[in-house]
Amino acid sequence: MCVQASCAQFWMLSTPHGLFPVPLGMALTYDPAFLAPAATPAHRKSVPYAVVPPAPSGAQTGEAEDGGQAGSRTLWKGWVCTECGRANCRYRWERWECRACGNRLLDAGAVVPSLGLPRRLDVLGEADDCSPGVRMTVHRLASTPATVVAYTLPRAGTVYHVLHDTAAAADAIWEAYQRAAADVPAAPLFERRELKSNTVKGGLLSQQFAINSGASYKYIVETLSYTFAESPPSVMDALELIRERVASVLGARVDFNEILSVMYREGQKMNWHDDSEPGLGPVVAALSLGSPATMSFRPKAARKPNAKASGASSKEPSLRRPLPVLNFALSHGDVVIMSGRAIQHMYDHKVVPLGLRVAATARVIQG
Ligand SMILES: O=C(O)CCC(=O)C(=O)O
Ligand SMILES: [Fe+2]
Repeated sequence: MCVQASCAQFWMLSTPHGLFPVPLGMALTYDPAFLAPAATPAHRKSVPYAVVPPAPSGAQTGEAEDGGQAGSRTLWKGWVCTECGRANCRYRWERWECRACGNRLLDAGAVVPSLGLPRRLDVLGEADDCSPGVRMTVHRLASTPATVVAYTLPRAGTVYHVLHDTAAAADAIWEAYQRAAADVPAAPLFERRELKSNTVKGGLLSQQFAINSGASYKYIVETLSYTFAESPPSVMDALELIRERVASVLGARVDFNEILSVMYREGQKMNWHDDSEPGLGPVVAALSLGSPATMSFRPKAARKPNAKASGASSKEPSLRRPLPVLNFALSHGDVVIMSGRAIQHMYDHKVVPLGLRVAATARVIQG
């Protein structure tokens, strides 16, 4: 909603189904802090501004300059080392670290309980844009009181969205992930690593912080990999929960031998990709923890014909990226199961979280 009269969202509520006028009789609470004047940050009081941005103020206190919390954008921006002056990306979850001189600033982020995170109205995970070609069925699991929404992607397979019945198990795993990540471990755990497809000069890091456990998974980023025995307990608890859910939905146990745990801070997302690693089994299943997220699927773009031979320009409509055929909302404790190898060959998926979030995705990878 926006209070600027010239804005298209003026007194409109932003919902998963689009913008809607505020219904008559709906109670709105005015928060005086909204209009309270904010102090100009010290480093912006006089021009010319310093080229070097101020050192991250979230360090040591857990409070970012913009009032951001543990997941805030401010807390994953890079920094200029206070010792040697070298610019660095934020590549470790629990601290700023200088690759040049090893100087470190700890990020004393507190564990955020799931109740302190943004919530979505459509917690039931309804599809908000499901193309007519995608069949949707809903059923209840007999073994556990969970609702399953199944979306059939034509000729590719089925995406099952298992809605959480209770958040208790998810709460414990969510908090354990955050403790493991913030624990200043001897060996690095959650890191942003270089993207393989990078075409810019110098390294380009993946947005999210991740660790891989079990068989190595190297498709897009060569993520730090540990054996199951070396991995934090939260990883194994997530894997067990995923195994249980998959067995209840598919009626057969899948022996996942790899799990990728990804931590997203505010503003981070995972853009369009597929999960096709050579030797990948037909079932990929992911547990969502923390802030809600939107997951989308779209058919892969047809291969570009030889542009010179056909005289085609990349702006021609037939070569534009296909639109998503399915979007749904993932909430804390939900599990998504992609069943069917062809899903990874025929569709891309992306996930856009609303804030601080963890996703643990399990796969079977033959070595
Ligand atoms: O964040 C998610 O829920 C899914 C992440 C994902 O697609 C992946 O790790 O390949
Ligand atoms: Fe994926």
